Amino acid sequence: MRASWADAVANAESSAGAADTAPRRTNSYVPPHLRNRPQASEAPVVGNGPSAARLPSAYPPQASTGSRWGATPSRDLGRSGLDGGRGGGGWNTRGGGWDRRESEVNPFFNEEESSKAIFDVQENTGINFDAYEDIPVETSGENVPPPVNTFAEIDLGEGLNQNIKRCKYVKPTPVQRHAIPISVAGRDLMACAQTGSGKTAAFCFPIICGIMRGPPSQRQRGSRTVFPVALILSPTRELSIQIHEEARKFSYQTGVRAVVAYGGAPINQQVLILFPDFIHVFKMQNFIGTNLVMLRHTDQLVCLVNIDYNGSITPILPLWPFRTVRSFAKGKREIALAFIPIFFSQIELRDLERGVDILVATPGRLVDLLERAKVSLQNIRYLALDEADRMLDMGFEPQIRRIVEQMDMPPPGQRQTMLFSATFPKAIQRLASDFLYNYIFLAVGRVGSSTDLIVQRVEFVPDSDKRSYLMDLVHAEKTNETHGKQALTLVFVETKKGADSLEHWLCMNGFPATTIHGDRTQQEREQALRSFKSGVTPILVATDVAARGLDIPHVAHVINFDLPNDIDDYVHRIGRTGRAGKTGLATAFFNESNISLAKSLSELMQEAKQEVPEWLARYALARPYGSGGGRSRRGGGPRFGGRDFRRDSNYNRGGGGSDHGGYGGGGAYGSSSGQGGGHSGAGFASAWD
Ligand SMILES: Nc1ncnc2c1ncn2[C@@H]1O[C@H](COP(=O)(O)OP(=O)(O)OP(=O)(O)O)[C@@H](O)[C@H]1O
Repeated sequence: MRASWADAVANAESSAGAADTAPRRTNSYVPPHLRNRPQASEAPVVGNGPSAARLPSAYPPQASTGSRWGATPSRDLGRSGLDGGRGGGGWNTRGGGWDRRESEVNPFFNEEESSKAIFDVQENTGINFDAYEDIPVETSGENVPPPVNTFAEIDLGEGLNQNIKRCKYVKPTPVQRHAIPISVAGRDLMACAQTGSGKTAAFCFPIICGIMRGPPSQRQRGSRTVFPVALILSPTRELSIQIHEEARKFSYQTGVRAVVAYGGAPINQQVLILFPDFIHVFKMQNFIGTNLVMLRHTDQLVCLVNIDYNGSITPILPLWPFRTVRSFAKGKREIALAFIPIFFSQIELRDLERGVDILVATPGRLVDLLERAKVSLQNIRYLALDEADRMLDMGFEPQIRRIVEQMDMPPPGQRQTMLFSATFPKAIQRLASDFLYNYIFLAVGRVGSSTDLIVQRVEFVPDSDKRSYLMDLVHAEKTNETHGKQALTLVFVETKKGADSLEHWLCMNGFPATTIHGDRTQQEREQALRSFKSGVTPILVATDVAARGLDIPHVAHVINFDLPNDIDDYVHRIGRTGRAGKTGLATAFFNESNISLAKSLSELMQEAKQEVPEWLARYALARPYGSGGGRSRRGGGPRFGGRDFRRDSNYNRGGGGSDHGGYGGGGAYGSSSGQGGGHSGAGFASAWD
């Protein structure tokens, strides 16, 4: 018997019986601005209760008519169910409503479960706000909207406010206090704020709120192209996945739908990811030249299936009895899903075709989707670049320009653009200004380092001694426990080969370690991250692919086994610890090969009130700035993270300006406690003016 993906789920649903007691709803499209309307005929479902959490399936049965995006006119016209046609019925009672059968998976559920299991006690994810009291803030640009002290001061909408509570965010972090009102007011923004300070929410909240308030998404009937309203770009797959997970939490039951698209390995190497935490343990293996696929669960063969490229499957040899699968899959719906292999790219496309308001993507993958006309950017109202300086440096700039300037995205002024990073070199600011319209520059001090949240140590270690030094550190870390689990250590190395070799050596010496770098398959990368996060392998050896953005709780120690060439990369790497107001430790192994970094590293440490070893200070004096790029692209001088390049005299004279001499120099800081957003008239006034 040949079973389609949709059939298999539908069958499973019917066999699940009482598991889904929710009434069937009509399959009508509901535009975001109307998705919060309560349904007259149904009582609202409480979203964060345990029953609500277990109810949903993210892979609803698909109607045989195919895509909701216009394959069948009647579906596209499903909004007749909104106003007249169905007399108030047909609405998703939860305020969501992309698809009547799309019961939204509770994004808070797995996290709570797994975090309890791993760390026994649910940690308070809240930020230690004491650490942020006197944080310096600079804003510049015209008519800067004032900052807020609470989320309640901004009308973010009921659904989003609920989710903020579910996230246990009691009050906004400094970057959120300033950035959210600016973005909600519709202004373009370039924001520079320290690592781990909540930038993701700072750009997600205004986007979600804007979509909820805004006009309904435009769709073109008969086309499988999707038209997201917001695009969030980030440099790595892992970061895109993380941002998507955050966006899903923030938009839960708001009716705003976020989808992630990121590049992957060749099709026969790709992981079968159906749901986070249910299926990720499965591996697919193609027999070359056939459509036969083995499903594996932790190296045990589960079943053999035939799969065609439409996603239809024929189970050939179920090797595990149903009951066994059931016991690990924890629930009836998951069992069904466990037997539904779909190639990753197809999952992604199907997910897209079910509709998307917010598309989170890596640039390469997006270019691919644009070229294949799977996605159109013509309806984009919000563009956010996370790690924007990285996105605009030499590696990514051509792709970003292609996406933003050469496709069908509305130009600056007709869309809202938000750029965020912990570092913003002036050269990159200059490039970035091409994408912005009359923007506000916001710089929030680098709390993580300047308030000693991250203790920074630098050791002089010749290459030949690095391993034995590392051994000492990881030995010491073994006794450092959080809720009975060993604290996590992240070790940065320069090369992929070096990462593999160090991981192997650590394991051989009795230290469970894993590795993440660009030569690993996507499946291996994600598995490595999971294994690290869960504490199964409390040491992660990584290249710079893990340097930016990743928010991994309980990382107690970041070790720069090999220092990066650029001080900004160092800032991002050490920022994997000491996040959200928690403390952390960063140790760097320095030797002659890092001399070009001496000056900027010692300045950074001084600025963060860290103890600078005498030998490092001497190197710094001897080599003001090395030729090898150690010199920060931000320029010299002790000051926090960034400064608006428009404030340079060269900019106003129309000159190119210098990349150097940037963040040093004068100016008193505004203070977050002092309503530091300068309200100025014309020109680039700021809290410093
Ligand atoms: N208002 C808030 N209250 C409590 N916790 C918060 C708040 N905002 C964000 N957080 C938490 O702070 C942590 C860091 O946030 P996030 O990952 O957005 O930092 P970031 O500034 O983007 O860091 P990076 O520069 O490394 O990318 C996350 O775990 C997030 O859930």
